[in-house]
Amino acid sequence: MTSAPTNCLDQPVQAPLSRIPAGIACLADYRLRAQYHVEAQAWAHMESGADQGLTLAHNRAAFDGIRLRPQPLADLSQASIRQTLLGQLLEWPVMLAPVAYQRLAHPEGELASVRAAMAMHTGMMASTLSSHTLEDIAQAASSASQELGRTAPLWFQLYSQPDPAHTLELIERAERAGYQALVWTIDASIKRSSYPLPAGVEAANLRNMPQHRQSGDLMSEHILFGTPLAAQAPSWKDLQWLRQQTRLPLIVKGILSPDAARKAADLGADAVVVSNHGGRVLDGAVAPIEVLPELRTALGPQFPLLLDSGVRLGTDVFKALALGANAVLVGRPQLHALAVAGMLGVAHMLHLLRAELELSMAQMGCATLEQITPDHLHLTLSK
Ligand SMILES: Cc1cc2nc3c(=O)[nH]c(=O)nc-3n(C[C@H](O)[C@H](O)[C@H](O)COP(=O)(O)O)c2cc1C
Repeated sequence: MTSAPTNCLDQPVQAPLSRIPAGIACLADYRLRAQYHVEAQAWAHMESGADQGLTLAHNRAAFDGIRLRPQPLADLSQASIRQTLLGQLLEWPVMLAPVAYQRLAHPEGELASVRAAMAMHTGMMASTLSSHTLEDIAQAASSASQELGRTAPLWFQLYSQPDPAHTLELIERAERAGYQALVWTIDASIKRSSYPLPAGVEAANLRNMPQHRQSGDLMSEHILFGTPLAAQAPSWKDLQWLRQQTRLPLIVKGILSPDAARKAADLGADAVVVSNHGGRVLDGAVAPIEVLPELRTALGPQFPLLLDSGVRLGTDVFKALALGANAVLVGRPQLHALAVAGMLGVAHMLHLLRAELELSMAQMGCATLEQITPDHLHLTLSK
């Protein structure tokens, strides 16, 4: 007899709800609730940071160290948080970050997330490592858009494959399926291997595409250096190559230094995501929010800059915009909400975040995104 899967509290995993539960008032509430709905190992995989979790914690501390200076009595009668980014309409400055294997959180996985994203006018980046195919995700987005009369940008997050022909195949599939931009993630091609996926969860886009894995063999000649994983890891040459392969806007995700940001722009990137991958790859890495001002200065006022890692509150979104981001992404919160209540949960999570953002803008006296400036902040970031 196989025993029922247990959650991180050593209780049987609870089935997802088909309604929004009472008592959820913010994203942190979804996280608390989600623990009951996710199998223990999957939960550890989602929540973990690299090594000691220093960067994971620092991502939050860096946001919390910034204080706001409210500005009373602004005229909010024409207030709006819309913008055009890379020629695409963003109804509000938040997108769903690419998050792999969403079936770990809910049987409908990415299909539920993308429906929620369309319902809430929120852009979404579908991961190369999604547990539904990129075609099925695009189809779910398009049906939801037609049904609801609402739409939002749908972008494809690309991981370079060991064989460039397979990378090209992914790009062509994404273009055919109607994705409107490519997000090339550069910070996670070399990281500790993740945990073995449970039955029924796979990288649906990569069927028949071989992957390099780091060897755990103590006696092998090479650990990382000297292995195919290191030899074939993406480099700046791949950015030049990618630029020639697609006409879609090309966004580089996982940049934390002004030099790298400038280089990406020089080689043809249309936008950059300032990110440390939610603290999952290099422990000790800086928090994106603390380096954002340097990157904005390096790239100039017009270059599209997005940010993620640690965004949990409307005021975090505000702080990121004040320091130079055009928009932000949320990663783990979509898994939390998905685990609790599937599509409804993700839609509700986005609604809560948007409400918090609008409230904070009202308090801060900003009726438009352009009015949000560093003058609204009191910086006390710890050194
Ligand atoms: C479980 C998990 C899976 C992820 N998978 C991907 C991925 O496939 N591709 C990618 O570019 N980033 C991936 N990320 C990183 C997110 O896109 C994003 O950078 C990060 O989650 C932001 O931090 P946050 O979780 O604090 O919001 C993943 C993050 C998590 C937590």
